[in-house]
Amino acid sequence: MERKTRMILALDVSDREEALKIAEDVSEFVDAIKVGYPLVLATGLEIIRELAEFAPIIADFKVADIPNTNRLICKQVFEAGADAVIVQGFTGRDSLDACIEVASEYRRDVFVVSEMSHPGGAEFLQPVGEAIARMASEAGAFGLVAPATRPERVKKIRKIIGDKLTIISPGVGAQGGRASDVIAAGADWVIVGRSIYKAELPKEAASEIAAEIEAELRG
Ligand SMILES: O=C1C[C@H](C(=O)O)N([C@@H]2O[C@H](COP(=O)(O)O)[C@@H](O)[C@H]2O)C(=O)N1
Repeated sequence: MERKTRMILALDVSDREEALKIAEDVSEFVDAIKVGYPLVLATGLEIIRELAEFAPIIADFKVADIPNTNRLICKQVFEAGADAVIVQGFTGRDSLDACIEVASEYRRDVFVVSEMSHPGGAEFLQPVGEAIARMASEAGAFGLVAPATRPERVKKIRKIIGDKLTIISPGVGAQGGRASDVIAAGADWVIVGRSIYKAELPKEAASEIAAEIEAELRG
């Protein structure tokens, strides 16, 4: 994933035409598009290949099963054309290793959720977030998902993993996080969904957030 705008669009719409239109409109402002269950369950896996015309695709399926099932899921994800997959880390090292093994066969990437951005993310995941980050680093993951709603946590996790892993951070806008804050805290990319795809003018909304990130990076 090339670091240009440092923004990833979370395209959580459930209509194929709407998804393709938004992706086309905002493609100049995003470095990747994150596609999850809302869109795939509504339209089918082929939407991944259609959207790949506009940007690299991160398949957000929060893969969280036993090693063999994780292997089977990741194979389907990469066969569908995704450039990366998001997996949960709480299922442990063997389950994560299975995802990374398949990803390396396809020369694709794995992002591991260290902790989540919503209020419930502080209940069970945050207490083990740092351990998951360490495990992901040791296992050879490409990156981590860490909460833009808690930039202080991103800073702490960045300290643990150094520059070895990429950090992508959801929770900007609709969940209360600020793109500039979490980039300043050490995130490489921000993930933005509703603030873009629910905007009256998604392209303008994406442009504004990209400008905020650029200003932060310029310092
Ligand atoms: O901790 C996490 C993990 C997960 C992820 O990115 O893996 N996400 C996803 O990021 C996007 C935020 O959307 P919006 O809130 O901008 O509309 C949605 O697709 C969420 O499913 C989080 O929001 N927090």
